[in-house]
Amino acid sequence: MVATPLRDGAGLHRHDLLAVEAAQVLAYPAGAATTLRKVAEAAVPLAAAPDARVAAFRAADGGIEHLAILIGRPEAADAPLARMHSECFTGDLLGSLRCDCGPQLQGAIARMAEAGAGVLLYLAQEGRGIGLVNKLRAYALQDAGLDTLDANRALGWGADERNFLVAATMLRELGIERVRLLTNNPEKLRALAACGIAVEGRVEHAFPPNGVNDGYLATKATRFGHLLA
Ligand SMILES: Nc1nc2c(ncn2[C@@H]2O[C@H](COP(=O)(O)OP(=O)(O)OP(=O)(O)O)[C@@H](O)[C@H]2O)c(=O)[nH]1
Ligand SMILES: [Zn+2]
Repeated sequence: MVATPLRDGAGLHRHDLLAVEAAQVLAYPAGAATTLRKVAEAAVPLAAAPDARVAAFRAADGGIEHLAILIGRPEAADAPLARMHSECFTGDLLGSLRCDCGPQLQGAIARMAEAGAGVLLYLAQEGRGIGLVNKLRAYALQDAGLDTLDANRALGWGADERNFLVAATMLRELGIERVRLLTNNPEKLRALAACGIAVEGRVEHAFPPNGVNDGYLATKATRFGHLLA
């Protein structure tokens, strides 16, 4: 991104501030996504997938890092199982019952291990891209009666702020051009295909409601168009 020193303005010190065109700000997410490159890879044996490897990806500007969990050799498979999993501190790490992320994460790894190969992209897109702090604010609004979509909007965000060009670039860097995607979200299928990855099929990835996330899952089906039975 090209930034230029700000011209003199009321009370501003011209050498302290930079001015950036709005168009440059809007173009930044796509620009950063296409520069993602693998910067590290190591074996990380998992209980459910002893042959797993973790690869880390970083953009040219050194921004947010994303991870790929490689099970078996998905690079060598024809249209391997793939999952775009957006980071969820509460669900993935703490086992929160508010969402279905924990079962989806563990379930995807187990399924790939069973299939012999797969790639799970662990995307730094917490809270569907609004971040953990804003997700907690959205949870508070949901406790006051809004659903997950309206809570995002009440905070000034879109329903889903994720950019799946990140995932497409990572797959291409790994040499994976064709996948079978574990998801219930038709937008993920569309977005990945629009970024040039051949989506050869959808593998359903639904887990039963747990008594707390029932309303959240219902909203996914009714307002996000998720393919949940
Ligand atoms: N903003 C917001 N994000 C949430 C909420 N509940 C879960 N998330 C986030 O949603 C993301 C999980 O979405 P995904 O697992 O990719 O699921 P999905 O888009 O519903 O699609 P599939 O699981 O692939 O069917 C994680 O980043 C969670 O932190 C919520 O109420 N509000
Ligand atoms: Zn979650």
